[in-house]
Amino acid sequence: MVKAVVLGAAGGIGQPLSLLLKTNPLISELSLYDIVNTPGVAADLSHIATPAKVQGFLPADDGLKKALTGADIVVIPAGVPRKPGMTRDDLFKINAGIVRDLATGIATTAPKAFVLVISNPVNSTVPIVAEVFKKNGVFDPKRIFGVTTLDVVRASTFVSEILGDLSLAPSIKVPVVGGHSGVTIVPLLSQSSHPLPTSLKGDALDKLVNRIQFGGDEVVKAKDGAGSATLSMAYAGAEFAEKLLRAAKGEKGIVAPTYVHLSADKAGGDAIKKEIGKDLDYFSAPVELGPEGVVKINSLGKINEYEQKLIQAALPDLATNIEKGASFIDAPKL
Ligand SMILES: NC(=O)C1=CN([C@@H]2O[C@H](COP(=O)(O)OP(=O)(O)OC[C@H]3O[C@@H](n4cnc5c(N)ncnc54)[C@H](O)[C@@H]3O)[C@@H](O)[C@H]2O)C=CC1
Ligand SMILES: O=C([O-])CC(=O)C(=O)O
Repeated sequence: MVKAVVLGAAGGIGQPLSLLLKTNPLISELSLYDIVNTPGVAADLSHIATPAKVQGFLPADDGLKKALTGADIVVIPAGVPRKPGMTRDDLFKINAGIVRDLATGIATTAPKAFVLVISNPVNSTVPIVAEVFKKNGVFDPKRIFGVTTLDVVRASTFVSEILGDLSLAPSIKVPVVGGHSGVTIVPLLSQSSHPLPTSLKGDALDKLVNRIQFGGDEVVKAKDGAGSATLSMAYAGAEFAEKLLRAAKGEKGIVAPTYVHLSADKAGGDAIKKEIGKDLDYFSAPVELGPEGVVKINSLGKINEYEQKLIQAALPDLATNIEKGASFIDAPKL
């Protein structure tokens, strides 16, 4: 029996993500929480002929607590999205408080659940969740994940386009590490499962890297004020949740890049700090998943000089974003 909860379930990401989770046979119960519209979304999804029992909750009548009771996995896409001209960091003002309050609900009602943070800015909202958990004495870094899967999905797609064959997209694996905004998104294209043409260098390589780093902006611009990526994010979020649930059931060898507290695996985390040359608390790295969440934080692998420069360029923003999130919650230092 697996209970999944979506916080922000009536939104642009929340609805298609809830749909995909409803179709996941690993999930037996699905609770939808939002400040609006969840009764309708839940009633609609509940007619789909798959095993998960669906219920919708609103803030009234202790809805958050009811939604979270017994949760095994909680996905958080609650919060405002970008409009053209905004950075993800511009969302901090509104989303930090939303994520803090939802994290408080999880820490007090379902402290053992896996927490998957989608709300932006992910580089800062994950530290907010972690600090709330520390404050409540229930912090387990193995169970808190920043969802960076959309960057991985985009890298697969854009590389398949360069290779001229979109049918390859599902099998193309490119590790994307660092964080989830602009230059903190670092694709390690030299490790692509499908090598890029050797002719792809200079401006053409820069352009591909830039497209992966700023893929979110492409969607924000195209939606022209109506928000940011929702459908591709729902796909990515459901994919990461599925990996975690399969690993939780005991399937071995499942590895996915995700933004975690580097103490989740001390040895692996320390090795990452050495590889990047900086003592950061959080970094998105390839993580091996298991029944308790993080099993192992893998090395970044063989990185070329070009990628080492990308990593170095990511570090200042990442450090600032982490500090901004962590200091938003006044937690005792562990
Ligand atoms: N990690 C990633 O790769 C990505 C993250 N995002 C982020 O996901 C977030 C959501 O994006 P959209 O779904 O497009 O926005 P949206 O505005 O369509 O939906 C957000 C939902 O959150 C709900 N909400 C607001 N405050 C809440 C609270 N206190 N409790 C519960 N629900 C609450 C709203 O009612 C709304 O239904 C944004 O912060 C966006 O930047 C978006 C795309 C990719
Ligand atoms: O760009 C945004 O604001 C939403 C997002 O995180 C993405 O699409 O990667």
